[in-house]
This record gives sequence, structure tokens and C-alpha cells, in this order.
Amino acid sequence: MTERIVVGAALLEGGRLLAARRSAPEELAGRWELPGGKVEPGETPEEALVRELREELGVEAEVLGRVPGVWPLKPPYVLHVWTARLLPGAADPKPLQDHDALRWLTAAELWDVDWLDQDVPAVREVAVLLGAGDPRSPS
Ligand SMILES: Nc1nc2c([nH]c(=O)n2[C@H]2C[C@H](O)[C@@H](COP(=O)(O)OP(=O)(O)OP(=O)(O)O)O2)c(=O)[nH]1
Repeated sequence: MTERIVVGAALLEGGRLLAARRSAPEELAGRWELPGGKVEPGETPEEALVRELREELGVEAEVLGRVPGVWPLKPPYVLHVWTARLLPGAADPKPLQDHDALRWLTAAELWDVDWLDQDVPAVREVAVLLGAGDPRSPS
């Protein structure tokens, strides 16, 4: 089966990370994730991320760089994460599609939300960028 990429944005602003609470489908609703979605045929991951952030949050953003790692989702999907930032003058993100709440999390608040299980290792990598550890991991 050909792998299909889901891109997630580690949208960063002032040392905080944007987390989004899914409103659907039922098995994922109420859990928190990185905004993003599936890369469509003919799109680069960066293009997909900019499109998804526009559609889901109503913001214009730019992609900064890839967070190292590939995390398995429901086959054939795998999660890739990119850091991104809002363009100057961009609107405040709003939960327009797929989400019903948003939170900007400081490094200290990173584990206050109930991340999707499959996002936890990805968020751990983002935590390194924010200079925060994961209190649930011993080292
Ligand atoms: N966007 C996003 N999706 C994730 C994450 N973690 C995770 O398991 N997923 C899953 C949920 C979905 O099954 C799939 C992405 O689907 P989606 O619904 O966000 O993507 P999309 O906007 O392109 O969806 P579609 O309605 O066009 O099918 O990946 C994550 O951090 N961000």
C-alpha cells in the first residue's frame, strides 16, 4: 500500500504552540491535534499545510521547517510535522472546520490537553523545539 502523508502544523507564536480540538469523526472528537490534513495529489507537503491552515483556521501562514520524524496513523497514512508561523497581519486562528476549540500552549502547558495518542510522540519532538520536556517521560 502506498503511504499517504498527513501534514500537521506546529504553528508557533511567541514561544507557544497552537493545539486544535477535533470535532469529528466520532472516534477522534474531543482529542487534541496539530491542525493540518492530507496531502492531495500534485501538492507538496508545504502547499498542503498552507492550504489546510487557510481552510481550517482562516489564517495565512508560512512553513518554516520539518520536525524530524514520521509517525504512523491509520494505514496508509503517516504523520509528518512542519513548524510554521502566521504571516504578519494574519487573522487570529478560528476553528472553522474539523475543530471546535483552539489553544495556544506555552511550553509549561504543552501536556495540559488530551493529545491524540498518535500525536504524542510528534508533540514530544515539538516540545524539544520549545525547550520543554515531557513530564511523562523519565529522561
Ligand atoms: N490534521 C491532523 N490529522 C491527524 C493528526 N493526527 C491524526 O491521527 N490525524 C488523522 C485524522 C484523520 O484521520 C487524518 C487527517 O485527516 P483530516 O480530516 O485532518 O484531513 P483532511 O482535512 O485532508 O480531510 P478530508 O476531509 O479531506 O478527508 O489524520 C494531526 O495531528 N493532524
